[in-house]
Amino acid sequence: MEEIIKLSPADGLAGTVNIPGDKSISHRSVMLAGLADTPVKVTNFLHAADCRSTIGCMRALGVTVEQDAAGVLDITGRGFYGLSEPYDVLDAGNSGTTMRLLTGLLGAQPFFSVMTGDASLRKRPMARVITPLAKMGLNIKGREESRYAPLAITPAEQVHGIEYDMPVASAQVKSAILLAALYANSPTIITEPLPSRDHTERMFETFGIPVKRIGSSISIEPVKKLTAPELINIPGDISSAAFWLVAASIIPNSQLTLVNVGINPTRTGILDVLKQMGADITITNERWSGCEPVADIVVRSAQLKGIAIGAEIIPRLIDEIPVLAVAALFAEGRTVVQGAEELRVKETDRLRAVALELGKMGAEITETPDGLIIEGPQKLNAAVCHSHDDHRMAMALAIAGTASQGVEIEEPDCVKISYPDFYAVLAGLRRD
Ligand SMILES: O=C(O)C1=C[C@@H](OP(=O)(O)O)[C@@H](O)[C@H](O)C1
Ligand SMILES: C=C(OP(=O)(O)O)C(=O)O
Repeated sequence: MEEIIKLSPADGLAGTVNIPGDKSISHRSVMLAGLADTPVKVTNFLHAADCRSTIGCMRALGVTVEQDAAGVLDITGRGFYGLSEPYDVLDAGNSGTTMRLLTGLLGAQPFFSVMTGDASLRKRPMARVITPLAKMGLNIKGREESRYAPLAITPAEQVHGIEYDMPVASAQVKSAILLAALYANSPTIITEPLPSRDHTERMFETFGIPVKRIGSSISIEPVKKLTAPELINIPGDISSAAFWLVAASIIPNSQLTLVNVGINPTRTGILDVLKQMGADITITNERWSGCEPVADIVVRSAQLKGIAIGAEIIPRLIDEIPVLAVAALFAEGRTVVQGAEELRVKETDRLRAVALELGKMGAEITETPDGLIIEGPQKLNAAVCHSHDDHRMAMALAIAGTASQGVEIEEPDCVKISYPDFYAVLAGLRRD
């Protein structure tokens, strides 16, 4: 792909978008199917770099993953106790989800493994998973006093269940603990400060593992085997749909139909916030895809207004803040984002990157320690911006430029991490 991509302003967006498979659920489908002893087919799997990292790691652990011409996966697991010691270092690439979830799974296995990732992932905090997993008896060591990957994992003498109050609302930490807890000798109870995405819990239910939820706590008992479904159909990723929700809202003369969007309530903060900002969003055709709710969404242009986005909703829209910042630039009045300090430890520091890169287009954005303050509406000018090699930054910048005077994005191909066809889809939706 190009070193730089140029996007020009659009007169409106129109059409239908089939939303690609959910990244979080795609990862979990391969991990759990890998522990099953009957084959599982996965449809609408997200064929993007992050999920390929998970496939690569699971293959290295002995799981067979085949893909047909239509992209359907056929996964033949090794059974609950059947994973084998990898011959080489496992590579999680750019994917925090792959590394953190697999840390929990690998720590409970009777073999040695080492996991690394790209330069961005090797800077992301890993103590948040190592600390609770160590309390469970797992042996995981990392670089700089176990703060960062590469991680070296040796077998645990015993895996104990724990009661753990999570200091950060993180589905990755929760899921790492839940995966290890399956192999423990006693139950595990996790309490979350705020509800984070619950795809692991739902996927556990799909594989016959009971999960109890009481208030903000989740408890599970250890198991001896999984009961796999024959088929998992992955819902579309609302975090990918978010770019079209914002784009159609802020570009006048737009109407888009987004087909097959996951509307799990732990992920729909973007819908709540955009509706509160005055977006014209209609949810239709609500249905179930296994244990996950899905719908089609129609979005039309609307004049947005600024709002306050507080800490309690952040986990429900954690990956959508870069594109929400773009929406705020087109909204009338002040938007304040608070309690979003987690954005500083994503693929890049997303609070800094949003202020810096949209700033190159003339946006005035105040970066605070835990959020952003944006007065709108603002006029943006054409500029050359950098993606910071972060897929969500590249896509947010693309929408900002398409909605204003155009943009050139350096290092644009990072969209392959979660939405490989993003630029092609955008080109096909333009009215001009
Ligand atoms: O569990 C998951 O699939 C994810 C959880 C979130 O991260 P945290 O758990 O770090 O909040 C999110 O930002 C990430 O894109 C995917
Ligand atoms: C933060 C993200 O993913 P991960 O943590 O899996 O790298 C993301 O997709 O925005």
